[in-house]
Amino acid sequence: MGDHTDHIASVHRRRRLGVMGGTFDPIHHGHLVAASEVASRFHLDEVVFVPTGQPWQKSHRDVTPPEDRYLMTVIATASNPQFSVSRADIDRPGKTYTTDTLRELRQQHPEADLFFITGADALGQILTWRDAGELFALAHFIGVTRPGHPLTDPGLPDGGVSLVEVPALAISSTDCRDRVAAGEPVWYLVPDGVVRYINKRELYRTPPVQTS
Ligand SMILES: Nc1ncnc2c1ncn2[C@@H]1O[C@H](COP(=O)(O)OP(=O)(O)OP(=O)(O)O)[C@@H](O)[C@H]1O
Ligand SMILES: O=C(O)c1ccc[n+]([C@@H]2O[C@H](COP(=O)([O-])O)[C@@H](O)[C@H]2O)c1
Repeated sequence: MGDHTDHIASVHRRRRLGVMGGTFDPIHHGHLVAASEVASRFHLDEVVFVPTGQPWQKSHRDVTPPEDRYLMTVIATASNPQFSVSRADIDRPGKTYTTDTLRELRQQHPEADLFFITGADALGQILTWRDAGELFALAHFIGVTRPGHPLTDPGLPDGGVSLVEVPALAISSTDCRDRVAAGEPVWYLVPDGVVRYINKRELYRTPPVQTS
């Protein structure tokens, strides 16, 4: 009887799919810890990492080609059976908008509820995203703590966002890029395979070019 009811429950339970969007230039352990912690706390079946195609709010600097950021994300997540990587944003032409990302993922996974994971800094900017009012019908948002950034609800619809404390890692992609440009190590800030990929492709060797 127990087996039967368990079976019915598992048939009817909707899948819980985490979505970790980011430019991942490069992906680092702050991203991975945030995704892992949220997966555990929210009983997610899977977390899909979605590297941005054209992150329009980062257009003040040269972003590394999408294919390099995608491959680093694959390398970083490959050993975790709960993690996967989507090409949705890098294969969609034009600027990357999360409403498009979430609509595409909902089409691909009609059986799943989506949980979009953002750090405190990104959450603080969310009302500047395109069609921000539509985001909260597409996914539940989970804001995670990040050293140096206060985690607050920026006035989102009731029940639209959960705030979660995750282990604090004061790592940023900007700092990783600056360290490589200065000849300093990024071992243990990013996964070993990502260090090797950065070296192989000679990424981040020159100081970043800022455009206005
Ligand atoms: N150390 C961290 N702890 C928690 N969340 C993080 C951390 N680093 C990044 N995030 C979150 O991961 C998502 C993707 O971040 P992103 O790829 O822009 O990395 P970043 O380190 O902020 O990059 P950059 O320094 O280039 O702006 C965002 O929601 C961001 O807030
Ligand atoms: O939809 C938007 O307008 C929008 C604006 C800025 C950022 N985002 C998304 O927020 C996530 C984190 O972005 P970033 O720029 O901090 O790497 C990533 O999935 C982006 O596509 C989305």
